[in-house]
Parts: sequence; C-alpha cells; structure tokens
Amino acid sequence: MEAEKKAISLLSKLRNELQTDKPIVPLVEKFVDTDVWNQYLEYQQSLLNEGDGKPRWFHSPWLFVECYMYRRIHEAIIQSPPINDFDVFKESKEQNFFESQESIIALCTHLQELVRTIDDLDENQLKNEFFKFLQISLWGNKCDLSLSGGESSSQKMSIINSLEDLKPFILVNDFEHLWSLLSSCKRTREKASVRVDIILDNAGFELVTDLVLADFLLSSKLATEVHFYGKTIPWFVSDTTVHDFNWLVRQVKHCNHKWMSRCGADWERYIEMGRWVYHDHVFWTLPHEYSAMSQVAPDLYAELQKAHLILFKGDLNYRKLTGDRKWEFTIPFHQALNGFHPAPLCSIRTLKAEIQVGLQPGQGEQLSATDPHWLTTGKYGVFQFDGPL
Ligand SMILES: O=P(O)(O)OC[C@H]1O[C@](O)(CO)[C@@H](O)[C@@H]1O
Ligand SMILES: [Mn+2]
Repeated sequence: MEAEKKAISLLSKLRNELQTDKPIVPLVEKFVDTDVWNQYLEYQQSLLNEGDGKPRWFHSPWLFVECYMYRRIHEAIIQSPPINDFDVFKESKEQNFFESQESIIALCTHLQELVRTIDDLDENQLKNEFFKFLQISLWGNKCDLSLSGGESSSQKMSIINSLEDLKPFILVNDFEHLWSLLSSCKRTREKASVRVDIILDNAGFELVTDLVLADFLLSSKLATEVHFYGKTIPWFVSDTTVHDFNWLVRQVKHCNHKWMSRCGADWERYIEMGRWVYHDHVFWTLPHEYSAMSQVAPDLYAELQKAHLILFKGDLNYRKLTGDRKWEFTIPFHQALNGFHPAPLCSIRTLKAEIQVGLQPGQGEQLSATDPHWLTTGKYGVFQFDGPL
C-alpha cells in the first residue's frame, strides 16, 4: 500500500507538471535507457534559444512529449518497489482481448479452414487471401486504446465481412508490391529462408490480427520465418510487451473453441521451433525518429537488415518513420523516411495523427474538404511501401 501511495503521488505530480506547462525535467531513476533519454532532453534544449531555454510540455514537439509522458509513467512505477514491474495498462489490454472474443473466433476459424486447403489454391486465390489478411491487420489497428483515452475499443463485429466496405478508405495501396516481392521470393526459391519482420503495435485484438497474418505467411510459404518486435515497457496504453505477447498466445491456446485453441497450439509450436521469434529492444520506447536508428541503435538496425520485408504496424510507427514532420501530402514516402531503409518496408497504419505523405496531388485537399477529421479518426488507412533500393 505504501508503494501504491508513492506511485500515485508521483503520477499526480506528473499530471500537474503536464497541465501547468512546467519544464520537462530529466529522468532521475537509474534504468537501461535513462542516460539516452536525458541526452535527448539536452538535445531538445539545445534547439531552443528563447524563454528560459527549457523545453516545456505545451511548446515541445508532440512526438517527444508524448513519448516522455509514457516514460515518466513508467518512472513512477519503477520508483515504487515492490510494484516496480506493474503494468498500469494491463487490465485494459486484457479487457480489449476478452471483449473481442467473437471476432477473434471468426478470424481463427477463417484461418484454420483456409490452412486445410491452402496447397490447392492457385496463385490468384493465394494473392486474394494474402490481401485479405493484410486488410484484417490494417483495420485491427483501429483498436488501440490511446486514441480512445483508454476507453474500450474492442472489435465486436466480424472484421472479415466488412473488408469490401472498407476498401474505399485505403488511401495508399501498395499491396501489389508486397505480393510481387514475397511471391517472387517464393517462386525463385533463390533464398533458403524468407524472413518477414513485424514491428508490432497494440496488444489485444490488433495483435491477434498480426499473428493471424504471420501464421498465413508461414502456411502459404510466402515466408519461412517471422520476427516480431515489441516494447520493453508499457507504452501508449495498448502497445504489446513480451508479457502481452505470451499471455495472448496462452489465452488463445486455452480457449474452449476448437479452431481458436488450434491456432494457439500452432503459434506456440512456431515459437518453439524458432519460426516465430520475438525481439525486445529499448530503442522502440525512446523518442527518436527511425532515421536516427542506425546511429542510436546500430544493433537493431543490423537485425532489421536481415529481413526481406519489414511491416510497421500502426500510427506511432508511422510518425517515427516520417519524423512526425509537417510534410506536404505529396512528398514521396521514400523522402520522408530520410535515409531509413534497413530493408524493403511497408507501413500498415490507420490515420490517427496529422501526418500523411505519398498522396496523389489534390487527394489530401479533397479529403480535407469532404471529411475535415480524416487524419485523426482512424477511419482511413494505408499500405505504404518503400521497396528495394
Ligand atoms: O497505436 P497506434 O496506432 O500507434 O496509435 C497511437 C496514436 O494514438 C495517439 O496516442 C493519440 O492519437 C497518437 O499519438 C498515436 O500516434
Ligand atoms: Mn499503439
């Protein structure tokens, strides 16, 4: 109880600093990333030459202060042993999973039925199924909890039946590039292994859509191994940690629905066999944009270079890919990536923040005229690809 009291008082101090636009203060508790964070803070400070020269909550880049807020929430917890590994968002992540049960059953059933006849599918049918699983994973990204302020945002309807209706809301669709990349790897069989890396976003329903996609990639032989990347600390409310990942696979396996539990058993086997590999890296919960990765986390960059394709899930990843800058809507994605190119990559993201690149001339303006909130509601999505150099 003493620890809880301490954590709560640190959290209310944080809320007060935020609400009254206090200066952003260095982190104090020693942790693996404390020094890197404080260096970044100094860097932000060096960019200022007005006022008292201190970055403040209302006057600093949103990407930076938003990441900082989640890092400070974590600091309040690690300063309060013995509850120092408590996940403040665990309950809402689990609730999202349980509330989406029916949808999850529908996905698992679809996958299991498909897998049984997958070798009989012709190229075109396989391509259609691949596109379906990608769209499922895309719209799964609507279900994060930070946009809804932690309120329930589970998936109650079966997503598979909605895919056709949602197609007009895909603003950039580079699906053909993904298909030709993976299907040519498979056809030519020049590579003994084909590796797809998925930079995960939210736990709960979205994670199920990602795992179902990853299962399809193996079952269809479009990939031979899938590597996942999650967060080392609770992040943006619903982001996946290793505990969420393992918890979800266990839950799916122990569910008393035949096809759902079959999925869980398959997934556990993939992990045991090393066909699915989960990675942790502290870089994902730093405030840096991805063009800084090769400098700040060269080991992670080198790991990503081993992939034939990298899928970046979600809005925050998109903001970090593009540096969260005020780009023109028509700037090419490649340019906005600012040199970040460990391997061919694709962003799978519903739009929740005011940034979008790579649109056709006039497309952004037209959307603004017809739907003023198109950038932030999660109603629209993209498959945006940056291919081999
Ligand atoms: O889970 P996602 O798709 O990264 O979405 C998180 C997004 O939600 C917000 O926290 C609020 O809109 C954004 O800052 C962030 O980009
Ligand atoms: Mn998220």
